[in-house]
Amino acid sequence: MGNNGLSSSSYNSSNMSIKRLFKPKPTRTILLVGLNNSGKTTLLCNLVISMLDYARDMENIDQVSTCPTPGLSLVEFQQGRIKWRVWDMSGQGRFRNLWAYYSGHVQGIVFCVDVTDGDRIATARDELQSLLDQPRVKDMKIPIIIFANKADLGNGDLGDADNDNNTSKSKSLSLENVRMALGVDSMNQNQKVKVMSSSGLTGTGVSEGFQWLNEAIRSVDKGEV
Ligand SMILES: Nc1nc2c(ncn2[C@@H]2O[C@H](COP(=O)(O)OP(=O)(O)OP(=O)(O)O)[C@@H](O)[C@H]2O)c(=O)[nH]1
Ligand SMILES: [Mg+2]
Repeated sequence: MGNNGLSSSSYNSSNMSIKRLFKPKPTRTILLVGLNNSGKTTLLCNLVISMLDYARDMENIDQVSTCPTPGLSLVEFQQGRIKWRVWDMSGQGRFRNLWAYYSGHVQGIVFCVDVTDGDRIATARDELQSLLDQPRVKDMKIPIIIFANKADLGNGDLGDADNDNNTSKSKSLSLENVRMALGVDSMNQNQKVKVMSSSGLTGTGVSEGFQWLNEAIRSVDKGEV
């Protein structure tokens, strides 16, 4: 017991909560990229909406409707103690050269692939590879989460097996197809890369993917990678 009447354990725990109160909130600056129409803006909007208190209680929230992102947009939001700053980039060909520039200013990358767009998976691989070849992305071991997105339309991991009206289902890529087509297994072993199924429309997998990215960034910051 100290002379102020506090036991050392209660003093320590209140001291720790005060420290925590004044600890700066970690900011995560992220690059959100992927070919046009892969669902980047949809997944980001739905992630932000899902965190709003009033939205959690609503059973039927209207579907997010997006239009192609003109160039880029910055979305900032708070999730627990983490402040996210997400650069939502256009995936249209004429804007993709912006990705390399912005990759020089972020701590993590979200790369979105449309599993129903097998025809452009080779283009997605080339764009991912040019991003990985950026010196800062390589040297700083910037972690990357790859969303195999629109999995609600897929025949694999999150697909709706009863939805026979879905013509894109038969052509869609499984998680393993996406891994192989993007050459994930031959990527730099020192860099944290994860491929996850997601549906930006329903929100499945998205929050988990951002949590993984947060942990991966923390490991890089601590020099554990
Ligand atoms: N079924 C399904 N449709 C999706 C999903 N995500 C996005 N979409 C649809 O795909 C279309 C394109 O979505 P966007 O989010 O605008 O795509 P984007 O990647 O931001 O496109 P750009 O801004 O042009 O690069 C929209 O019609 C969305 O409703 C998903 O997870 N499932
Ligand atoms: Mg967009």
